[in-house]
Amino acid sequence: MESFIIEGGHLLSGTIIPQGAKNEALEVICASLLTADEVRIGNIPDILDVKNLIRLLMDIGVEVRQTSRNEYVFRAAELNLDYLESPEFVQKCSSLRGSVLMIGPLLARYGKATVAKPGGDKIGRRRLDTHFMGFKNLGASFKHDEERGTFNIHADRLDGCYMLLDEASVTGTANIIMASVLANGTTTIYNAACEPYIQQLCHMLNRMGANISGIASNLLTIVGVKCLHGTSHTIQPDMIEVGSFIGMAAMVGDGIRIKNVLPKNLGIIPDAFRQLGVDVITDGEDLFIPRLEHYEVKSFIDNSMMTLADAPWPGLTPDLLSVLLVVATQARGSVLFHQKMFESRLFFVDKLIDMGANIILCDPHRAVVIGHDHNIRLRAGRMTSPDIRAGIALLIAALSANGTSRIDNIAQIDRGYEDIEKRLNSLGAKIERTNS
Ligand SMILES: CC(=O)N[C@H]1[C@@H](OP(=O)(O)OP(=O)(O)OC[C@H]2O[C@@H](n3ccc(=O)[nH]c3=O)[C@H](O)[C@@H]2O)O[C@H](CO)[C@@H](O)[C@@H]1O
Ligand SMILES: C=C(OP(=O)(O)O)C(=O)O
Repeated sequence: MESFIIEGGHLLSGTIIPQGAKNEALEVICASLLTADEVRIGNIPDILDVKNLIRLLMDIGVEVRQTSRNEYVFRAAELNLDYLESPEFVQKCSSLRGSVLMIGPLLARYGKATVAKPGGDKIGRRRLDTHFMGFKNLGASFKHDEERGTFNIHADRLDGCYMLLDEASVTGTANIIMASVLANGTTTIYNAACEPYIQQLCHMLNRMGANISGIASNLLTIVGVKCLHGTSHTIQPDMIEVGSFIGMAAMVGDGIRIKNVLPKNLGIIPDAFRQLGVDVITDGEDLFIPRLEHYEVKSFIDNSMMTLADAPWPGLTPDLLSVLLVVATQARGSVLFHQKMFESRLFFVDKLIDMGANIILCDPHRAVVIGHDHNIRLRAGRMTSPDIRAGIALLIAALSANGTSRIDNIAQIDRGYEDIEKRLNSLGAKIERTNS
């Protein structure tokens, strides 16, 4: 198991380019299963989750050609669906949340799919009800095989219909869209998730011959078509990585430019950092975060305490609350974090408290941070990364801390951040990867 050794206290400066978005990559790579033609995808991030998904697609018979470091061509001409019955498939799915995104396309094209309880972060229950309700609405039936720990889904035909989702699930919406594009008739999905990942997936599917309207809203209309053809697609910059770099720049930056971020696609992410007093300057397609000696938490108009809470898009993504929370530990003022979506994503604050942060964990969903205003530095420590975003948040805390820290289980960080230590070291960080 690999670890990072981080020498804290070095200021970082220079320019950093965000990778392609992990969550978009997982969706659009699975969408290549919807056609026998070639699908070329560019700006694929070189991260563990994506590599594992690509291996899984190869295992079921997808021909994969890597044309450059971040570009691949996929051709799902002949698939070996028997592999879905194997123990290896079950084992691989269980380590990868994105594996669930294979169900929609397989169901649409072959009328059957198997998925093992998918992995991903340990951040609370990750239910799949929305996915299955959607497939059922389209006419599929599913069985839970308790012994194998799999869900087996089957449909002789899929028929479009109106459906109101119980919640705006991101992967659930993506899966139902991919199942509907080849269904008979028209599917209407209300309370659909509309993150940039979903918008990108819909645009790609339309270029493949699908007929999807309402893109970027929570009401999607999908007129089924007979078949889809190949296309080329480029993945957008990862807004969660951009947010992570804003947080890093606020804590340890001496002037950091984040290049080509597509600012209009970041939604309210920059504003969430501005609420903590961080100066986020938009400069064309880039963001610039100047050095901040101090930053002060804003309050609401009625002077009540600032609260940052997650919400479905275009609300604040839950994936950045951990980073925002670390930034708040050195702000002037106090802020309440309310993590509404996940049950166990705030537990990592224990480690920040050990490092000297002033945090009250009120309950599993809420934490109050009383910032040090840079009067007290965090202390270095030894910690384990419980999930991908807590991992990057702890890395930022360690970069700012006094002394040398160690973060174990960095596979969690590698799931979603490409070459993170090399990229941060080129800005002046001192991070070493070790196996010992
Ligand atoms: C591979 C991928 O794309 N993963 C993302 C995806 O996961 P994923 O698609 O698995 O997450 P969901 O959107 O299904 O739900 C995430 C959590 O939020 C809750 N929930 C969801 C919608 C809602 O309206 N109300 C509500 O409370 C769910 O019950 C669940 O606990 O979306 C999450 C929520 O943005 C992100 O954290 C993950 O990074
Ligand atoms: C929760 C996340 O990922 P996953 O859904 O893959 O577990 C995340 O990217 O923050």
